[in-house]
Amino acid sequence: MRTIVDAAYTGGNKSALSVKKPKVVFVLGGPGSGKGTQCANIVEHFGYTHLSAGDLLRAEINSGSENGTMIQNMISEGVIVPPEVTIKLLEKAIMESENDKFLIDGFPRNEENRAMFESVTGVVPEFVLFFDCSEEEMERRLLSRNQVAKWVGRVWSWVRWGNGQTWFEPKCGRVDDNIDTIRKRFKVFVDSSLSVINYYNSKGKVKKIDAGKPVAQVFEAVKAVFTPIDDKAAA
Ligand SMILES: Nc1ncnc2c1ncn2[C@@H]1O[C@H](COP(=O)(O)OP(=O)(O)OP(=O)(O)O)[C@@H](O)[C@H]1O
Ligand SMILES: Nc1ccn([C@H]2C[C@H](O)[C@@H](COP(=O)(O)O)O2)c(=O)n1
Repeated sequence: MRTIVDAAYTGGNKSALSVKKPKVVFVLGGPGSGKGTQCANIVEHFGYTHLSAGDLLRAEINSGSENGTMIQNMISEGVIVPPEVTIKLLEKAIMESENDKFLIDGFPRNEENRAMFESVTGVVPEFVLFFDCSEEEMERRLLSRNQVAKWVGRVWSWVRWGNGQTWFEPKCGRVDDNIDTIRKRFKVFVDSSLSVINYYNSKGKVKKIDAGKPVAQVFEAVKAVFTPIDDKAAA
């Protein structure tokens, strides 16, 4: 028997999300602006489920799915995966969760993502949390993220550095946290993702956060957005 979850990921005509009607907050911002870090804090304090589009895509690669190689190549180049792939993964994750409120982190990345998500699922976000941060700061954070992951991981192999030389060193962390791909991701953010933020801004749905400050200070600003709509605080 086909369940409602099957319908979500086998692409039935009507998305199962139009029945579940989840509450969705889109979390957007440049690469390394701190979306994942702050989502973890929001989950802990406000009971949302965090769905990172990038993490779902990376899990799809690791699952050995037929789309895995295509996704891997696109992520390594810092470009955006076709929306039907990402939307299917998001639908499945939402349907498999018992929660009804979700932070969708790193999606929609462009107008095509946005328009297809709204038309396929019928879900419109409650609001969009936008982490605003300078490229200099984001670059610093991303380069240091890979350094930490690399030395902690200790899986050694040949790695190609930005200058073309290869070295034997621990290979882990994110394949796209290298300076070449980081710059491409910044360009994709400016060329494609900012228009999504502008779209929701024109609908009065954007809550902009100064994300260049230390983590705790950024979270104070985030709390000020979520506390007034918190179910527990309202009860
Ligand atoms: N406010 C902050 N100040 C300094 N470092 C931070 C701050 N927020 C996050 N970081 C660090 O910066 C790195 C990137 O943060 P995070 O993974 O949360 O960003 P992201 O926006 O989710 O990135 P991506 O878009 O690449 O997934 C991490 O190493 C994290 O620990
Ligand atoms: N909606 C999305 C989200 C992510 N991707 C791809 C392209 C990104 O560079 C990569 C990593 O995402 P992050 O973890 O930094 O949010 O995943 C996409 O194609 N579409």
